[in-house]
Amino acid sequence: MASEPVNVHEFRELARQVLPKMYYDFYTGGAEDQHTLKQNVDAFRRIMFRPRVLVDVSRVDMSTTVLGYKISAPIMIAPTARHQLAHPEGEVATARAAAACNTIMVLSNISTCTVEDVASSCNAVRFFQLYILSCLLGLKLSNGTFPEQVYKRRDISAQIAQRAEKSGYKAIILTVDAPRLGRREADIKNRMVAPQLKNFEGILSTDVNSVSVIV
Ligand SMILES: Cc1cc2nc3c(=O)[nH]c(=O)nc-3n(C[C@H](O)[C@H](O)[C@H](O)COP(=O)(O)O)c2cc1C
Repeated sequence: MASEPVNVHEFRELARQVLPKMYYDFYTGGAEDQHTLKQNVDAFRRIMFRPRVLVDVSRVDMSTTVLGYKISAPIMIAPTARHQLAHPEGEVATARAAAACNTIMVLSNISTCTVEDVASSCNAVRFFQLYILSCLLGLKLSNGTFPEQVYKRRDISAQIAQRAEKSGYKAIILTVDAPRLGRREADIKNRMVAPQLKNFEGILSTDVNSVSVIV
């Protein structure tokens, strides 16, 4: 792309050009026939801004508060997995970007950088997303038990949540929407290989069955 990207579609095209196909497909794809993905995009298209004319716009302040924390606009960074597939600095860089924009990043449970590394990269307000019913299918506990049993290991969830609290994350975003993974056809075709999930080092092994180690 010759010029600087100016909108999300152009960033997507840039990503397509520079990322390995496997990782581009991971970020951009949905499950099965991708109906939900399309519906989500359509839902955003239906949102219109009501124009207000003849009002003073010499100073525009879009700031708001979330759980008492001030952010520059009602836009935050949602939790998304595995940023190091896109760039070696991974979630550390995302956290710095959030801080520069005066907004809050929600760090994914299954980040490629650790909870602690992201915390020490900047002193902005951060939240932490926790899958209580772990959808980390494809993972195997280091003691050899199988992934479907991971959700029963409340001690693992507690351990990660405590680390987030100790590292200064201000809220836990509890997600319960993914007790099982969607069937992501592009990832299956690409035989998706993902790096280790560092938050789980010493607790879980992510070496197994890379095709299904996806969220
Ligand atoms: C590549 C990718 C990875 C994601 N990883 C996570 C995750 O680790 N944890 C989570 O709670 N949500 C995850 N999500 C869901 C997003 O947080 C968000 O809910 C979803 O993208 C819908 O929001 P949108 O319509 O603004 O895209 C992921 C989404 C994408 C596209």
